[in-house]
Formats: sequence, structure tokens, C-alpha cells
Amino acid sequence: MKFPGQRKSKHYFPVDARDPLTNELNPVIRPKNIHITGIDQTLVDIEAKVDDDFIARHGLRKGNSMLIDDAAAHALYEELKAKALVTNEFAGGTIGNTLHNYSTLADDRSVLFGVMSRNILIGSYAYRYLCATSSRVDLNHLEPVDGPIGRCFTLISECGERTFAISKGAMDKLTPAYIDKTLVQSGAALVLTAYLMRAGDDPITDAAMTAIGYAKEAGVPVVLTLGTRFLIEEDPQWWQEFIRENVDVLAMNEEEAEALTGHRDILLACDQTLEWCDLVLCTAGPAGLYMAGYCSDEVKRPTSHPLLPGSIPEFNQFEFSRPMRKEDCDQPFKVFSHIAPFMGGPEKIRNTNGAGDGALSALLHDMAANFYHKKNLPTSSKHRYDGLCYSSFAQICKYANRVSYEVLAQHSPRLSRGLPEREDSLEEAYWER
Ligand SMILES: Nc1ncnc2c1ncn2[C@@H]1O[C@H](COP(=O)(O)OP(=O)(O)OP(=O)(O)O)[C@@H](O)[C@H]1O
Ligand SMILES: Nc1nc2c(ncn2[C@@H]2O[C@H](CO)[C@@H](O)[C@H]2O)c(=O)[nH]1
Repeated sequence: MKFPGQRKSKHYFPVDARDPLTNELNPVIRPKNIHITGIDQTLVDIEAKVDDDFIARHGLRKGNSMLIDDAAAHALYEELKAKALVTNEFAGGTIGNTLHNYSTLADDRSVLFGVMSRNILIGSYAYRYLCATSSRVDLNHLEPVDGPIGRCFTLISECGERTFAISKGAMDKLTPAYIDKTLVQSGAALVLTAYLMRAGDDPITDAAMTAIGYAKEAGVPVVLTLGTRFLIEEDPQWWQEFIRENVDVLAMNEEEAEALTGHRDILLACDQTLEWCDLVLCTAGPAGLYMAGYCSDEVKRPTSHPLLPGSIPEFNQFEFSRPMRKEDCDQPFKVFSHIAPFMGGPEKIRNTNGAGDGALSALLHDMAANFYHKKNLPTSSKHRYDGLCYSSFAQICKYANRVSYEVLAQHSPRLSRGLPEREDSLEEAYWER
């Protein structure tokens, strides 16, 4: 486990380093390993630049992620190929991306539950999915299926807006029998997407509910990301209830936040969402990102950053506190934090696809680091109270934002390497201090 964020070495808490003075007492300290688990529809992204007419002609809705049948997928793919519009093909899926990025950042294990074609030809989409996934993502628990994995036509308009057309293949055929209870219950978190709930009669929804049941039984945090506002808009009340019943940590963007709560103002939307879950990560494109959650009054920590105005005045006052579950707080109160894009955003945004998934993987890294630290150093003063995360709201915002920046600056939604050891933006003197 690498510890999260861009910090100098003294912040990297080397829990496996041995102190010569205590060597006699503790001859060998073997760090206990940890992992996180997630469920996804196994998908490849087929990316193409198209005009608005193309989107209308194929019966799609700009900005949405829609399921299409085989005939529509065939027509769409034929036109993309005939006009040579396909620019890239990547392994995708919102949780697949998140787990891959988590494993790349943390240099640690994540377990993906999903399906995989039983017979794989070299060069096929299934083959490329496997090749493009970090070796730290454990794919040994995928369920073999007779049929192809899903295809996600990722259509990018001139304005940068993305429209997804999903040809399901066998992506929703995951059955509850392939959810490993022990792995879910021993994990640091279980991460899911709202897309899993729109599988119709296919079994992946049951598989997700089974995993949620296992996680809740063991007190493992359930983390949900809300794929697209169109899905939430269909029935916000249902989603509110779903979150209240099943979710501890919610990730969304500002549009999904509005669809869920009715509030356009992000702080008010986060404030409302905290009535249903314990921790919220809300990305807001060029406006950066927000976090909101709970902390107990006796362990709150004031910020040293300027206090920020907003619909909740001076909302970031206690952003140096660490997030906690509401039920673990003696005197719970809400904490909010915000950060503007790292360095104002990259000079050239290559692709916004997956920037939100990147932010979530940073949050998961921080949660997993806390779990790792607690498992290995349970008597540390850090664990005098039960925190959900290793770092403060402010620090996680910084880290998540930094990871999003890295995703924006490259083509693929999946990181090809972890963050640089040293930030170029910081002077040499900073590192020497
Ligand atoms: N135009 C931009 N300029 C600067 N930073 C940006 C821009 N767009 C996104 N970001 C950064 O990326 C983060 C996530 O972006 P965004 O809110 O667009 O995610 P998203 O809509 O959830 O994306 P996805 O669904 O593709 O994962 C933001 O919080 C911000 O840090
Ligand atoms: N699991 C899943 N991922 C999707 C869906 N639609 C779009 N995405 C993914 O969302 C990612 C960007 O967040 C892309 O890489 C897409 O693969 C869907 O219906 N299900």
C-alpha cells in the first residue's frame, strides 16, 4: 500500500519499517494485506468524434448513456467504421476504470466482479479489456459467459459533451453465485455504479444487491457512483431511498446531484445528500470538486485556508477534520470542503472521460489507506476514534483533484502510471525542506 497524496516522505507512514530498538520484541513485522472489491458491467469504450446530427440520427440523447439493441449497434458501428470516425478503443466501464485507477495509485489489490467471455480470441474486445487492466486488479473472480462483453460507443461532440450508446452483449449476466462473500466482507470498501440497477431481467442487479448485503453485514463501506443524471431523473425518490438503505459514500457530479436532490447549488445538494449517507464526493467540472461528510465535535479540526463564502457561509471552516460515519460520531456535525481544479486544469484537456472516476479512485485510496493503517497499527492514536478515511476532507479534495487532472491530460480514462513522485509545479526547495 502506497499512502495517498503528494506528500513528502515523512508523511508516508512506513508501517513495515522496523525500529532497531524494538526489533528484539517484534522480530518480524509482516504487514497485513488489504483489498477493495467492486462490481461492473465489463465494457470497452469505442470512442468517436461525431456531430449533433449523428447523435440525433441514431436516436440518442446528447449527454446520456443509453442502452441500444443489436440492430442499432450494428448500424452505428457500420457508420463509424465507414466514415473512419473511431479515434480510440479503451477498456472502460465506470467501476472497471475506478478499480484500475485505484490499483495504479495505491499499487495494491482490487477485486473486480463481472463477466468475461469464456472463449477469447487474440485481438477481440475481451482480450483487449484484459490486456488494458492493471495486473493489480484481480480478475480471477470474473464469471465466464458465452458471448461478448459490452461495447460502449463513446461519442464526443464538438463541445466536448459525451454521449454513450451501450450494446450490452453479455455484460449484465453476472450472477450472485460469483460474488465471493469472504472477499467482500474482508475488503476495505465495496464500490458500485447506479448503472447496475438498470439491467432489466438480467442477474447483475441481484448480484449487486447480494454484494451489498454481504458488505452491510460486515460493516464494509458501500460506495456508489451515480453514472448519469438521466438515470437519476427518472425516479429521484427511488434513488434517495436506495442510498438511505444501502450506501455509505456517494460520488456524483453536479448534474447528478441536482437530479437527486433538486438543488442546483452544490453545497445545498451535498447538505441534503448527507441526510441519506455519510460522505459525499461531488465533482463540478471546471469548478473543481466538493466533499461533504460528518465529523464528531470533539475531534474536529479548523482549517488554516481562507474561509469560503457560499450558500452555507464559511462552509470549509472544519475541512481539516477527518470524515467519519455519522453513527460513529458522539456529536455529529457536517463538514464541507472545496477545491478549484489543480493548476486551473491542464493546458490541453485531451479527454474529460473518466475524470470523475479518477477522483473517486483517489477517495477509495484514502479510505483503503485508513483500513490498512488500522489493521497494521491498531493502537495508533489515529484510531482512537473511527474515521472513514486516512486524511482530512481538505487533503482528499486535493488528491482527488490532482488525479482528475492527470486523467484530463491523457486520452484514456485509465491511468497508465501512478502520480509523479515529485510535482514539477513545486520548486526543488520545497522538497529539500
Ligand atoms: N474543464 C475543466 N477544467 C479544469 N478541470 C476540470 C475540467 N473538467 C473537469 N475538471 C476536473 O476533473 C474533475 C472531474 O470532472 P467532472 O466533474 O467533469 O467529472 P464527471 O462528469 O463525473 O466525469 P466522468 O463521468 O467522465 O468520470 C473536476 O472535479 C475537476 O477537478
Ligand atoms: N458500467 C457502466 N459504465 C458505463 C455505462 N455507460 C458509460 N459507462 C462508462 O463510464 C465511463 C466514464 O465515466 C466510460 O469509460 C464508460 O465506459 C454503463 O451503462 N455501465
